[in-house]
Amino acid sequence: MLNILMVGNGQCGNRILDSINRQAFGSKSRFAKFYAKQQYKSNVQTLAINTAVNDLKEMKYTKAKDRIHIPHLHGVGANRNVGRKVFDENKSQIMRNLDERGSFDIAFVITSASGGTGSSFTPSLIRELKEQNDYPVYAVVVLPFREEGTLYLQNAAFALKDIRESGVDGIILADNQYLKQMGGDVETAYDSINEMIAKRLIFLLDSLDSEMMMVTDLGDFKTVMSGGAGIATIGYYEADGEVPIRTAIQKAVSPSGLLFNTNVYEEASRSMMIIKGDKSYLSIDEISTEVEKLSDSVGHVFKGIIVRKGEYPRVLSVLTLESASELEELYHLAVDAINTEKEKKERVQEDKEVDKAFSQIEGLEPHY
Ligand SMILES: Nc1nc2c(ncn2[C@@H]2O[C@H](COP(=O)(O)OP(=O)(O)OP(=O)(O)O)[C@@H](O)[C@H]2O)c(=O)[nH]1
Repeated sequence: MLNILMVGNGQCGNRILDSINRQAFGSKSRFAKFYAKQQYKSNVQTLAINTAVNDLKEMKYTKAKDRIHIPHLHGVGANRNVGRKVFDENKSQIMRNLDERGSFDIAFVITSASGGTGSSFTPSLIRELKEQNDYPVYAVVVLPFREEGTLYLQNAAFALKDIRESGVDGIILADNQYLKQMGGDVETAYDSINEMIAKRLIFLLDSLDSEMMMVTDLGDFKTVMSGGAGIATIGYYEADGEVPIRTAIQKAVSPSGLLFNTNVYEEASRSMMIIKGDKSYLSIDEISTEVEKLSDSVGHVFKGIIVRKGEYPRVLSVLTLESASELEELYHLAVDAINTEKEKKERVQEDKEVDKAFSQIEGLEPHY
């Protein structure tokens, strides 16, 4: 049995963690957490951390003992410098809470790249975890909608760099911009995106702790994640009827299944493919042909097969990337955003028009 730690930082991280707990408790009832037992085979500990108490209160499926409020007004307002300082001031409380939860085999830290709290807590927390423990720590990072503005764009660029330099064992990317095809209003889109991410992570955890027909395990996952440029994403496909396994595998690496925009055949560096379903769907010939196709361009593909009686095929792919053109695009936009913010600040400092207006009443008193 694996001991797994999942931390969700900031609003986005908290909500994805809550979605994981909702799906793991196996009930849509908001009281599920009080009477239902988690369906994890592994020992999974979840912990939500936030500066905004309202974000924590909003969580419906995560136990109160698994939510830590770090008091700081109502969040840090997308300011990563403030976020870093608040983390440092509260580091011992956070690390003590984590220590009390025992030892782990693997940890995931989930956050948006662009807010203030999650994106600044995450690199610092990962650095602490890596210094104090020897288990692998992976970051699950959500990139912003590109139209959300300059502050979010510049945060995303710096946060990703900080996380990469934190000692993290790998970064799994999900991109709001790419996933906004889910449609609907923002809240509905968030819920759908969170559910997609949660479903993939739960499938992954379940597989790492499964008795498979052909085995992939934590060791293989570590090897996949250590490949490429330290950046990965996850693809998934779940059939809702009888679908040939070759189609299911293709869909799990196609744009509709991925969390981040990449051409797997051009950019992926290593892969792990987990295939689940009733024995009758699991044609070894079809699986071998598809996996071979992928390994021809990707290099190494670990494959695991889990037989689940009566279930339609489901396939999960973990892909590490050696290049990511979408990320380069994001950094182009971020550089523009940083320059815009810098110029604006300089203009305000140079432009004394407003000061001149105020200075006209200097030395005067109001008369009534
Ligand atoms: N997928 C997804 N993205 C979200 C969600 N909530 C916020 N975001 C995205 O996260 C970014 C903002 O970061 P938050 O996580 O809200 O910020 P925070 O870490 O709480 O930091 P502060 O609010 O600045 O203290 C934006 O790019 C949002 O689009 C969510 O539930 N799901």
